[in-house]
Amino acid sequence: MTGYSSKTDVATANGKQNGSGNQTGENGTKPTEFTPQGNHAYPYEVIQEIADFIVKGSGIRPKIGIICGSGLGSLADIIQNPKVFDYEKIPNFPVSTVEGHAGRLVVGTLEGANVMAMQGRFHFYEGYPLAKCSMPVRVMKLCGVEYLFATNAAGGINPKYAVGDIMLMHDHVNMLGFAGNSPLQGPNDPRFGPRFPALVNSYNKDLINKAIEISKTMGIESSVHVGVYSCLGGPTYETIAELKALRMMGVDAVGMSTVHEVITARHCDMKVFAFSLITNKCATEYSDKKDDEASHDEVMAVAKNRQKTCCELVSRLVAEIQKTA
Ligand SMILES: O=P(O)(O)O[C@@H]1C[C@H](O)[C@@H](CO)O1
Ligand code: HPA
Repeated sequence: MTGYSSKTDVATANGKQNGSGNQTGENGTKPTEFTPQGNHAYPYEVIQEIADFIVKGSGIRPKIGIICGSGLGSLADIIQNPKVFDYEKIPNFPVSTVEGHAGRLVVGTLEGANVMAMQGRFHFYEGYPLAKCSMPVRVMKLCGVEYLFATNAAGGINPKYAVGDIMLMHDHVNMLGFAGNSPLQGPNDPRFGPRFPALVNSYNKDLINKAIEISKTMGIESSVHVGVYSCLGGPTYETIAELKALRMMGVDAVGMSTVHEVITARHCDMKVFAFSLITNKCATEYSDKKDDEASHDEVMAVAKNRQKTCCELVSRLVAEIQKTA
């Protein structure tokens, strides 16, 4: 297995252990953890090993994979008959280091469908290469997942968006990609997908239309939009000049995740549905107002307030998929 070392995971520096103490291997130690060298993907065999661990451990082959955004961990709490895996106990899995990302994989059923949900995603700013951030999407694929639901907290740049609104993603601007960074960098393994995948039509139109119909039955259609998301590297929130530039590029909401997960999912031919919860309004004009400054506390508070609505949207969409299965 070239391109990897068994170095300690970067996240240990942030206080989460993956050295001695929290592990699962034969003698109580977590098996060797791979750290990509450069930005290369995990070998297929390592992904397969993780997927086997989850499928065997849960007794479930999930069809839908859910990634919970910041403060949206409750999307996994609604899963029935849950089997919960702490990331620290999954072989070769990174650990979550961000508040609002619990670091657990929950496998079970939702509206009769087999699902798995990540309560905690991995971000580039945590020090993980993009291939590592989106590695769990490949794990989902080898577990049997056909549909990826990716959710995030985002700042609203479109002036029509209000805090608490939901933006169904229909496209993205990949700023990390503009800078030459991709989760697919390095040798391509055709067992996952092609060297040069196309990304037009990445966001499944049927699922977007179903979600719009669902929002009408929920009576929330006036606060649901369809728009373009952009991922920046973080962890800083954006400057006014950056936000102005993003708006000029047609971006409606900005965050620090999701795009590399979507790229990885489309590469291996998963159907993708993604939405942003607008947790703060981004200022695009200079002012001295303190209110213009984004904060993670605000992000978490808004997500908490809107978690019930987000859960209902997700469950109803899962039910629609299950109906046509
Ligand atoms: O994981 P997501 O994209 O939902 O989290 C957003 C981006 C940063 O991680 C954090 C900033 O408040 O929220
Ligand atoms: N910018 C970037 N990421 C975010 C924001 C934001 O304003 N809000 C929540 N995540």
